[in-house]
Amino acid sequence: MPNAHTVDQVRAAEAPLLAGPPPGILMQRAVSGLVAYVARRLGRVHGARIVVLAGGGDNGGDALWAGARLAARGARVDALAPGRTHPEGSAALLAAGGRLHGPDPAPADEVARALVGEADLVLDGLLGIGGRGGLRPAHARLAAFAPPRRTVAVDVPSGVDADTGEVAGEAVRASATVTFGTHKRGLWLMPGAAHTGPVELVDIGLVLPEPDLRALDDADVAALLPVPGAASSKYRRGVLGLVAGSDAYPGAAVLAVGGALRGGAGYLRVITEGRLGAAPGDPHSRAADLVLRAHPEAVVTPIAPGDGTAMLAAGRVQAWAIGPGLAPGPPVRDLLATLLGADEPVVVDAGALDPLGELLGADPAVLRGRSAPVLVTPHEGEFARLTRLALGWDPRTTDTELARDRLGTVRRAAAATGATVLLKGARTLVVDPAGAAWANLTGSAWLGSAGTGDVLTGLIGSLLAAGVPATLAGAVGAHLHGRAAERAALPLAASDLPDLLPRVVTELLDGETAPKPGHCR
Ligand SMILES: NC(=O)C1=CN([C@@H]2O[C@H](COP(=O)(O)OP(=O)(O)OC[C@H]3O[C@@H](n4cnc5c(N)ncnc54)[C@H](O)[C@@H]3O)[C@@H](O)[C@H]2O)[C@@H](O)CC1
Ligand SMILES: [K+]
Repeated sequence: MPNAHTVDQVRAAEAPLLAGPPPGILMQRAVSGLVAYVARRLGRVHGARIVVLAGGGDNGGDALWAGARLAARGARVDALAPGRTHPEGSAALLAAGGRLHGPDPAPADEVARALVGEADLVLDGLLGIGGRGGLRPAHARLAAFAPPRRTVAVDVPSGVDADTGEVAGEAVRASATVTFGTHKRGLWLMPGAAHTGPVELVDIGLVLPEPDLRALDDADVAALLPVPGAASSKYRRGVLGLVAGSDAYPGAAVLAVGGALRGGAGYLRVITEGRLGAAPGDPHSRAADLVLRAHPEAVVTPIAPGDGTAMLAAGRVQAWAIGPGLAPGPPVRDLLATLLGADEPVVVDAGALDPLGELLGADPAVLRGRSAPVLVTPHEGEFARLTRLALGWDPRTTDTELARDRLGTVRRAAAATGATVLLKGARTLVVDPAGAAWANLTGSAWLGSAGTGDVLTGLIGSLLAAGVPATLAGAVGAHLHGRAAERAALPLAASDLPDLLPRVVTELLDGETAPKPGHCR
């Protein structure tokens, strides 16, 4: 399971190793990992051209030492320094035949541009976990020269806050990041996560505490997937009640059902909103018609808007999901209030998010009395509205807060509402009210299109109904959803995702660490 730690946790774990002999052992371990990565990536070190961007701290030391080892293997290495440099690192580089440009005089723009232009690889060692605030001008000037496709960030892309992922001003964009000891939180958090490229972890022997942020890998997800056993039946596998789709937005219900059918629940009750005054079982709900045409295995009950009694009369369920294809308003608020009054886990999305915000605004303790969790799945815009309605946050500053400290902001929202918050976006975050947090490392930017969230809601609801705990259901759902997107033909459409999920699940279950389908658990 990949883990991420705070800078303070990393510093504390380094301290005992820095205190003992031999001196510099941690840096030499880090450098060995970095050089191994560079050699693997270049294929041939001899004759390669490397530029090192060397800040004044140990991050610059790592990059200079790596430059020295690469120079000793026949690479041509030029270091560009915006200020003083790590003494031993720069001495090692010079001794190995590398060259140092700056700090006095500062390397001229033409020199820097020419060296970087010819470089096979640029090592960004301007700043690591010691960086504070936006890059100073001399550092920012060099960072701007780093070519994203040929730059490898050492530990952290310079200009990205290692703790929060904040990017204040200029920051290096890397094609890969080689990080030491553990993932730093900021590598997984937007906007910094967009600067890292794939992250390679080098073990330097740190003994680390409980992580502050976790992620699931394929093996973790395979182990968490609900898999039917010999004694399973459709009811025992879990029943999901999915409240989705209206005459105005029938398609969202089809997408959510598509996701729900792939999440592991054995039985799916779909409740769609029909026309005002429609009787239970009214065959003229557009959403019901569309769902049944696309997914005959769903059992669909059309209800009149806001008719909670008819919704519950659809039958017993182990979990609810509500919101896709519903227009926010008093009828949806009534349905949601009915669900919150019952004690099954609930996923709240799309058209049910504003109503939840209103219910929380009227009674901040509305979720506290429940023993079953509530999971909300907003994107950024919905998050700003939800926190305005529920907590009185100023929506004009929510974007800024998310960019400054995404994890901290979501943690505050989860703690204050009592809901588990899944904030969608590049690097979806799932945070429970006690602060336990998961970052999703799968997916692609192609997921940013209408309807993909509806598939996710159905999928997560189905995992919940099948017995996966809420926070993990969110994290597993986001992982599967992202993997499906990675396999999609481009450009991706939301309705492609349900058909891609079986391949993803089959691959995961075929993995060595995963139980086989049908295996009794
Ligand atoms: N502590 C250790 O033993 C190890 C540290 N390692 C490396 O050391 C790094 C941390 O080293 P440091 O603590 O020296 O910190 P950094 O090298 O990240 O940065 C410290 C230097 O940057 C300057 N600085 C801070 N903010 C700045 C800004 N916004 N603009 C420009 N300059 C700024 C500081 O004045 C200081 O000179 C890690 O990221 C990692 O790369 C690795 O070698 C592994 C072992
Ligand atoms: K760096």
